[in-house]
Amino acid sequence: MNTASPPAVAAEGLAFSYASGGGLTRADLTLEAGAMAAVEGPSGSGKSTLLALLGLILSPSAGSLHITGTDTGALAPAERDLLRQRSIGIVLQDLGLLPFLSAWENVAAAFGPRLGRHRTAARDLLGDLGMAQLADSRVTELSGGQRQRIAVARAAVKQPVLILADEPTSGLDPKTANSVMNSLRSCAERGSAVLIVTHDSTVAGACDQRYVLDEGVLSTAHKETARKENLA
Ligand SMILES: Nc1ncnc2c1ncn2[C@@H]1O[C@H](COP(=O)(O)OP(=O)(O)OP(=O)(O)O)[C@@H](O)[C@H]1O
Repeated sequence: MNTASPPAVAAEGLAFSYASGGGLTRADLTLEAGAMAAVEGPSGSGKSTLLALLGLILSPSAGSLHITGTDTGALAPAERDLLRQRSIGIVLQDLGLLPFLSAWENVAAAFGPRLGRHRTAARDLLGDLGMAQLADSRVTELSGGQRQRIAVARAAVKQPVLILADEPTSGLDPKTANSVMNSLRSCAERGSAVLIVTHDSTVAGACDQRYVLDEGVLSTAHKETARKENLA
């Protein structure tokens, strides 16, 4: 009997075509719980499309996507929405934090409008991620790096199966970028699979798995290439 748990994410031959013809040609990807993976690739190679497919925002035109063993292609739209809400946390490039709320309220907002009910979960997570002192600050009082880490906490607070982060360190200095990566690593250690889209080879080098997207085709970055890049 096979008692191994299914991977957090298993995509096979995942593809999507926009009416214009662009999109994603093929992605094969397996992420176990607790793994951190990076996807690098030039502009227009399909990174946002891949994130939208893995985030159950777009439905693939071909291929399959399983989230902890659930075949997402077999779900009704309402079931997909529920799976997305329960299982996926997204850190968007523009963060989408609510400026009139405090840091903990932004994190609690991941659960819905009744922020007070999730005060403890939000404050505990900020503590676990080393941000207890920021919990009551308004978002407008925080630095770019601090806001980025609050956005990571908001994506992680429901302990999702998968966290998708779109360029989470862009525009940050190396030290601040490192603190954002540490927050994402903590989320992985709490059991989420984390997938990061990045243009930064240092960020990609800090991940356990490294993929490259080129003209819509996802492939594993060879260790030797990655090593040379990190030495350059
Ligand atoms: N909404 C859309 N309608 C039509 N074509 C699109 C749409 N979004 C993306 N594309 C096309 O699909 C391809 C992949 O785009 P995508 O945005 O996924 O790439 P990307 O790697 O995220 O790019 P960038 O790094 O510039 O954000 C491109 O050829 C793009 O022009």
